[in-house]
Amino acid sequence: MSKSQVLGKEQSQLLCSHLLFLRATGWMEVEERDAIFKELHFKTFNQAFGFMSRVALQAEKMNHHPEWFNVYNKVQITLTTHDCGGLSKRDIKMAKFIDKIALSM
Ligand SMILES: C[C@H](O)[C@H](O)[C@H]1CNC2=NC(N)=NC(=O)C2=N1
Repeated sequence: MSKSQVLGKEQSQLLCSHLLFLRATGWMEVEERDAIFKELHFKTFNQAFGFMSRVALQAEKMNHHPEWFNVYNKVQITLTTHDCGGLSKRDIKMAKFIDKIALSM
């Protein structure tokens, strides 16, 4: 790990409080990987794919892309930052965006 990737105390406390918040909304930390995961269920495939389309547009805007898997009305999402091999502010931002869109579907 390079020095620039080591978080200061304040930054890691901030990340920790975001993670606590996200855990309460159904995100979980992936074991043996710096990543977070959530499974979402929709009523129909149309809703699931509509949700994915909205997230995809935001992902392009942010240049930050989810790892995801869809079967019918189920979407499994893993967020991590490949460039730094760990979690970053972008993952937190994306997770919050995903929760907002899922609620609006
Ligand atoms: C070259 C390109 O900008 C990078 O590979 C971007 C694209 N999308 C990305 N998405 C995610 N999740 N992590 C990244 O580090 C990342 N990097």
